[in-house]
Amino acid sequence: TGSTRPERILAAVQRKATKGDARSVVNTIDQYCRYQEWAMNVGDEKGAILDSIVCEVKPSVMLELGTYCGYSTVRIASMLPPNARLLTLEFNPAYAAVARQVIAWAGVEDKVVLIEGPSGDWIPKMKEEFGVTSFDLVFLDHWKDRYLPDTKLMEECGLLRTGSILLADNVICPGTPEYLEYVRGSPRYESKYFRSHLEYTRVEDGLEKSVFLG
Ligand SMILES: O=C(NCc1cccc(CNc2ccc3[nH]ncc3c2)c1)c1cc(-c2ccc(F)cc2)cc(O)c1O
Ligand SMILES: [Mg+2]
Repeated sequence: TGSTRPERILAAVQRKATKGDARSVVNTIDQYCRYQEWAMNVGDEKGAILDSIVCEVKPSVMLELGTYCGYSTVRIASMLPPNARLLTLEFNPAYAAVARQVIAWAGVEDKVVLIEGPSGDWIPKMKEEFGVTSFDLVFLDHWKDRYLPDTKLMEECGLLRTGSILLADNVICPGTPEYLEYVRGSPRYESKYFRSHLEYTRVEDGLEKSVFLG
């Protein structure tokens, strides 16, 4: 029973990244996934766009759907002020187990709440379980066919306020056609596409930033 890809990523972080240094964790994962084995992190190119939007929005309460190994979790948390909170949702227990250790190695665990389970179950419980009023920024990076139903669910649960921002990964590759059609066609959203590339490749991909207008 060999190791899994997330476990090999964690091993690289624990071997090469400086404990407590979030940027070195991010750089180590990018190096490993560019030169050793590809993995579905948002990556350095799209990550720079993510950074600029987190910096612009300065969210107090943020939600990430799809933690995976915690690469974007660490990237985002390293940009947040001390009192801000990043809630991140991961369905796959093996991914969550690796992510917890990557988040701890980076020293950002105080800003992060990692929740295990499916988005459909947890989104309706966010207010009562985590005292969330609404999200300032949501990063969607989980199953691509869940982007649209979960966006509608967040609307219905009153988790989006005027000005809340949705930032969606992979809107070209693997693609999220129904979600794109919805946010681009709805009068309740102001949408903008940030062209980039699929992590660690020359394949086109991009992020869609959508402002909820209420
Ligand atoms: O599919 C993707 N990511 C999502 C994903 C995928 C698998 C498992 C999980 C399990 N985590 C999970 C599930 C359901 C959940 N509900 N709530 C939380 C939650 C969490 C999540 C993806 C694929 C590619 C890609 C692959 C191949 C290729 F050729 C090109 C591109 C690139 C990406 O950047 C991607 O993000
Ligand atoms: Mg992605």
